[in-house]
Amino acid sequence: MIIERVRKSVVPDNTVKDWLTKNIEKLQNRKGKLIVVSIGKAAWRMAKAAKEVLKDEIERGIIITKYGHSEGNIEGFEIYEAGHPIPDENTLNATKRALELTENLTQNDVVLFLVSGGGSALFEMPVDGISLKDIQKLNEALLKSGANIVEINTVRKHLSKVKGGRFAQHVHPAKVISLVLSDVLGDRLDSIASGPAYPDNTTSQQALEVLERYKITTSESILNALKQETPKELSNVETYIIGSVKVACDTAQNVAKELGYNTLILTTVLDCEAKEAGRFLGSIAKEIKENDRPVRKPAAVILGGETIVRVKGTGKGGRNQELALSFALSIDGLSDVVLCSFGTDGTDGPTDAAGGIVDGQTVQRIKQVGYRAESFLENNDSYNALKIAGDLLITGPTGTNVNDLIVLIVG
Ligand SMILES: Nc1ncnc2c1ncn2[C@@H]1O[C@H](COP(=O)(O)OP(=O)(O)O)[C@@H](O)[C@H]1O
Ligand SMILES: O=C(O)[C@@H](CO)OP(=O)(O)O
Ligand SMILES: [Mg+2]
Repeated sequence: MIIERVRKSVVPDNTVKDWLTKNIEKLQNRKGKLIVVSIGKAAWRMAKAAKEVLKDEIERGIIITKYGHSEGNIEGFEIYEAGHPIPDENTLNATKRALELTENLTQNDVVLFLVSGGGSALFEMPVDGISLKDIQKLNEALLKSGANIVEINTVRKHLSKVKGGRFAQHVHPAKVISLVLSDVLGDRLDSIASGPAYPDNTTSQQALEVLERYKITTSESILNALKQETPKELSNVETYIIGSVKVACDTAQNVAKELGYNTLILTTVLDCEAKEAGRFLGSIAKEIKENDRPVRKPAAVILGGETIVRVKGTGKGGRNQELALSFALSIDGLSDVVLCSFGTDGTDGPTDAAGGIVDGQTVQRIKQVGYRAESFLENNDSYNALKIAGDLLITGPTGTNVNDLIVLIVG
């Protein structure tokens, strides 16, 4: 129930339509062309919603989204699917096309830029001297390093012709109006999809420090490219956040209240290790069960955020699945305790699961078929552990992307 209502509250269909309907004159008052560029996991839904409101006002549009995330033609739009979380050839082709559609514009023209998470991998054009292979290798290393998304995008921004405000420079003197579905904690606009149309709050020096911190070796060409600074201010951009994990948590809380639970939103910026978060939430579940605090039973504790996993094992999984398995281990045997942890974009890690739903019998179900749940966790193999327990949550692409949501229920 919670998942369905949360999805509705942050899907682009509603959020984009609401904003455009309320601000339609901002777009209609322009004298020139209106071009729509939509990037990220939610790009198709955001563009569809914009088309439904703006209709023929739109001169032309382009969508660049993740494989399997587009849902058919949209009149006047070119649709491209490309690699995520690692950019690929299709990323470059689609980005080249987006740059063609938005070059030689005048100050009368407007680019409606629809941004959702996943945009960093999907909208990419490496700076001169850097190959796609260089970028792919660096992304692999960054994603496995345990660096958080702000650190990862600090590096990405300094190696790209479109990130860190450089797309806005390309579009200049036309205006860029960005509608953003935030999937970065604290809604840092220069990090969401690496902020193609937002002044970069990070520096080359910080990018070099990220590589040092996570001991990521790179080539001479990358180190030279990193030294080129990104724009720190832009005169032609307006940026609006139209959805975030805060909205998702508020919605989850409202649904839980309607269902008669005492609720508590613990945080919307959870960012510690997934394994530790799971274990900590195990202690919260026990405290509620035994002592009715920090909230009385029947309790629904809600968290939003994006934990991190330092992948060392050879297993398969994602942040949410790892958190859920770690939680299951810590509450093994407890009755009336359930935790659901999922990526709101519907994909958790390189798997087809959105996350997991576990309870006090999860570990038992794994033991019954002769396995030790702990060994799956040690091998970053949470997907297979939850699959055995029948506790994987599969939603398919949700059409939105506002970080991860965790709901803990203690009956
Ligand atoms: N086997 C694994 N177990 C746990 N987490 C993993 C595993 N493999 C990758 N991850 C984590 O999944 C993250 C990417 O998840 P994904 O859902 O694709 O990202 P996002 O939702 O942020 O786009 C990586 O940063 C990595 O930390
Ligand atoms: O594209 C990106 O830079 C990030 C953050 O917006 O999204 P994701 O973690 O889903 O790749
Ligand atoms: Mg994901």
